[in-house]
Amino acid sequence: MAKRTLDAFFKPQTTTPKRPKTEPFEPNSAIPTPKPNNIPIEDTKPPSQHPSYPIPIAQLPSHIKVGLEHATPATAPREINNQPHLDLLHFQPYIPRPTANELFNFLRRELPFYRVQYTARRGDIETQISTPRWTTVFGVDETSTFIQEPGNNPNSLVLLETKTKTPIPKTKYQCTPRPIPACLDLLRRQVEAVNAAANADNTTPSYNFCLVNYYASGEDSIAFHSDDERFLGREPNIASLSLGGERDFLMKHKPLVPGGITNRAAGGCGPGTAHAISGLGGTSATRASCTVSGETSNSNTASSPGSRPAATVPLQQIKMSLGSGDMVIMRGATQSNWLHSIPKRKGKAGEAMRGRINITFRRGVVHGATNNYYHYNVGSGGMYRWDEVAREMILRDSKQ
Ligand SMILES: O=C(O)CCC(=O)C(=O)O
Ligand SMILES: [Fe+2]
Repeated sequence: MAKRTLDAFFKPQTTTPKRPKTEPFEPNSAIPTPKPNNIPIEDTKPPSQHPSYPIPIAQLPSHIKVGLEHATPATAPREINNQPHLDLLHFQPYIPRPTANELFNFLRRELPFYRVQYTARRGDIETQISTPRWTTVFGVDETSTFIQEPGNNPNSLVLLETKTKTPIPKTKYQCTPRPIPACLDLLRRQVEAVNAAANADNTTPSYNFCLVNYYASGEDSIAFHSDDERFLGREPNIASLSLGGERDFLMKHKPLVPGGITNRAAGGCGPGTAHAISGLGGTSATRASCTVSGETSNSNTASSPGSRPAATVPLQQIKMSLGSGDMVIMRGATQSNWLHSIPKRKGKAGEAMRGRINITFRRGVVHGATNNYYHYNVGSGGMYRWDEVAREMILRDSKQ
């Protein structure tokens, strides 16, 4: 992609977002009623509600919305494609830091979170796994669509078969899919738009899932894995946004076998090359199976010294420090060839203790995506919410 094209689109923002003037009161309210705690009237929009939600989910306060609408992308992205099969865009930041920090506080306070436990089976052996972070998910794969019922109420969404526009059979999903709430849907649409502008081939990704991780401290983590499940289709485009405390994001190439990547391959990482090599990495670790392999490093990822041919490109592990508002878009052959992780961070003080939210936008193409994402990110345990006084997640409902 020509650098000029990117720069032209992502020219630096010169305006700083301002709090909007208070909107007029509703025409039929002759005497404005005072709002508790001086909440501006525009912040009192009704929350997103849906029978699948355990709680109503607040709308973005207008100052955060204005910040997102007027100041993103805050910087032009840096392309990182200097290693085989690697195709990243790094916005540093995508959301200006003050707005990103407010968005972090808002989402931590308003979203339902889960600490999912599940059973993993390897042959005859069953292991109980505790996901080492808080998670939640919204969205549905492309075979189903949330459609607004007649009457224009944005909260009256029904789930229909995408093709036939008929109600989905009761047995289609083992979970109850949740529509992406307005506060995350604005982000989704914006990220799609910047992404389209950055794609040399003018393709517009359209995301139908929003996964959220909350890392409460340096003890919370995600092990090396790749998001290359078949239910995401070929060469998935995944946008990953960081909010709150800074954390390291590590990437390493999947293991190579003799005859793997050569300098020639590195010079032309077209789909053919990528496809040929991706098969050599063995089974990729999914969000579930990576957990089984230890949540710190993945046993199938250590490349033995003898496994590389003499003329290989040196494959370096990548370490990026992701701060509040940063966004990394992983594209092309990245997922089928590279693993990524957020390692634990030692020490009881510092950035990790601020907590960090990660939001990924993805597109699921078959119904297995929906079952998988809800199983591992909502599960069947209790629902927790952030408590501002206790400064921790508190169990609010022992069911989802
Ligand atoms: O927290 C992050 O930056 C990474 C999250 C991630 O890799 C995932 O949810 O699949
Ligand atoms: Fe991931």
